[in-house]
Amino acid sequence: MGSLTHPKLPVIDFSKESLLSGTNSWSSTRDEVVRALEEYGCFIATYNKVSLDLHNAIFRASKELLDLPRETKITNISKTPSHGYVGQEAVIPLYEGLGIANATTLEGAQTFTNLMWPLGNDFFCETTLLFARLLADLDQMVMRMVSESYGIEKDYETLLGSTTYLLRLIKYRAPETNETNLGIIPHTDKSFMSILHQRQVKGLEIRTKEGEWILIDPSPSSFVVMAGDACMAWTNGRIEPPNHQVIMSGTEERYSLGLFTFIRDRIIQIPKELVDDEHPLKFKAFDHFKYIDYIYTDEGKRSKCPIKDYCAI
Ligand SMILES: O=C(O)CCC(=O)C(=O)O
Ligand SMILES: [Fe+2]
Repeated sequence: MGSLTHPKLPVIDFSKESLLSGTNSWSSTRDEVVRALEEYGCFIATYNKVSLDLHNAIFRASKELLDLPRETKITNISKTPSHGYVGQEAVIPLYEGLGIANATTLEGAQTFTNLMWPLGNDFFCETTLLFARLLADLDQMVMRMVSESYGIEKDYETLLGSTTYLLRLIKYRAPETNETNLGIIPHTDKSFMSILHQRQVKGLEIRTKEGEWILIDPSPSSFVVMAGDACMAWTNGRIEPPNHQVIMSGTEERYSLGLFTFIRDRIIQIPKELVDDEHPLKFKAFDHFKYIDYIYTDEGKRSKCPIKDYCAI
């Protein structure tokens, strides 16, 4: 996989019509997915259910949102740290983003839309809802493959019933002279899984386990499927979330989107199938949203690996 000089992420095709559970095409894709996640913590999915029209529409919707006055955008407040409006932060001055909670539900999409546009914005509401739902389908296909491969389908079914999706719409402005070009600092996602999508301007870099940064090429049908911290604990350490960052270059602003999976109102138990003599239990059962709260405590902020400090054994 990849040459020594220029590592590349595995590209996995999710556009095949034949990708149905139980077929050969499903099981070979499943094996590729698990291999990629174990080796890189992520991969590129090509997924043409998101059409070029929808790709263009979602970024038009995103620009409409981020072009709203700041007074409006800051009303996107969330009880969960970093799930609402984030902008003009000292460490990441180029970054601005808003989060749509429960983005795959009509209620979630409408609540957010009405907050931003009290007179309504059907285009925004319909576009974000469709986009979030198609990416959630991709997420669930990937997770079904992972759980099938590990023999933990039952565990996944229970989590699936408690899954909630956050859609973040993000814009990075170009740096001014003498300003940092760091769009987002190196981090792992606090989600269970994340799916990232970007418009033509590059900037997203993902680190391999060997410590090399891979620059991700944008394409309308490419999506980065990435494990978050919660997935590492759930898989008893088999899948590790990759470090990633955004570095801005040039003078063009950059738009990106992320669909983040979280588990609400259910304690995440490490499946017993993943624990044996060779793989002793590494993580305690935990509550995903309590973990998010922990990250923003003084102790969590100081931690180099909060998921380990929070619930590793
Ligand atoms: O903008 C991107 O491509 C990545 C964003 C990201 O890593 C995040 O929001 O966690
Ligand atoms: Fe991230």
